[in-house]
Amino acid sequence: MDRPTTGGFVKTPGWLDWYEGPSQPHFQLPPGAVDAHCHVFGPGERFPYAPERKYTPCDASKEQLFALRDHLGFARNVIVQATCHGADNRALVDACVASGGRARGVATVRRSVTDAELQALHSAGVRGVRFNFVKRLVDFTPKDELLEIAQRIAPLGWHVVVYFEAQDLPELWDFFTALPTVVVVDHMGRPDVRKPLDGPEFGLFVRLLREHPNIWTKVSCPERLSVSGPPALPGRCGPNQPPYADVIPFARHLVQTFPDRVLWGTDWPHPNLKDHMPDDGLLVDVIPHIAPTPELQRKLLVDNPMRLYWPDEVQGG
Ligand SMILES: O=C(O)c1cc(C(=O)O)oc(=O)c1
Repeated sequence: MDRPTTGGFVKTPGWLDWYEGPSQPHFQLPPGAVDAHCHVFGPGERFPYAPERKYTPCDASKEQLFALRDHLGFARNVIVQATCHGADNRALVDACVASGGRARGVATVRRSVTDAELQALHSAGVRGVRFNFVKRLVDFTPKDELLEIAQRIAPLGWHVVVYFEAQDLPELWDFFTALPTVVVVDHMGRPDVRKPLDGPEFGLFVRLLREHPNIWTKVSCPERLSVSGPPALPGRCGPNQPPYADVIPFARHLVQTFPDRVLWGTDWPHPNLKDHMPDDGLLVDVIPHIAPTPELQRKLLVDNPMRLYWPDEVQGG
């Protein structure tokens, strides 16, 4: 089905719509599992896309996100502000409020944000801000502006989520390591999985986490990073034939080395994929291949996201 975008917007040519009717995963998620990276898009007629956006998606509403959550067996979501909404967090806030406490948010704010606006975001469930360094997604923001924002959100107990490409890490290293909060790196810092796991590029990323205990990462988006595939498509892959075999060693290495600082998310509705749209049920079936024991699975899917996003509900938190 061709999914619409409403509000008079026109989808980016070649846009792939999110997959309708995901399969039931074989892997049973532990009780209380959190999908810690997903987005809402619009709907455009209610929450217009930002003028400065680099793409126009099909709509992906909160109701559709919550239906996916229930279908896959997740208890909660962390909704991350998508770049197509710029620093207008209304769709994100609306979804967090409507979730009845079952969703937290990561917002995008500018230096001009007021303390009252930050408080309102906190009341809605926002617990972090996202800094994006991927050039195809955003225009450049000066680092002193970002540092100022990080210093303002730190007293709220929030953290910073960063998205960048592996080749840019050397240049960003000093900035990331100067941040005063927990820092969560999206999608494993986008490694080039054709390069060796023990080579210098991924080695630098592992060193970043090893030397900085405040830095976490999401072991998400094999569908973006894979070169070999096979993609998670209906009728393909089973519990013993995981999709995205070339990404699994990288994710598993991070889960096993930093079991208390990893998160997992679907990345639904999967913006900007070019060659296929994954079946989210099959994406869930990748989890036991990257977190092979029940203890690692519980940390990845429950304990870690709860500590970061719902600390009040964690015993001793
Ligand atoms: O790689 C991407 O295109 C992408 C885009 C966005 C966004 O537009 O916010 O978020 C993601 O997590 C990944």
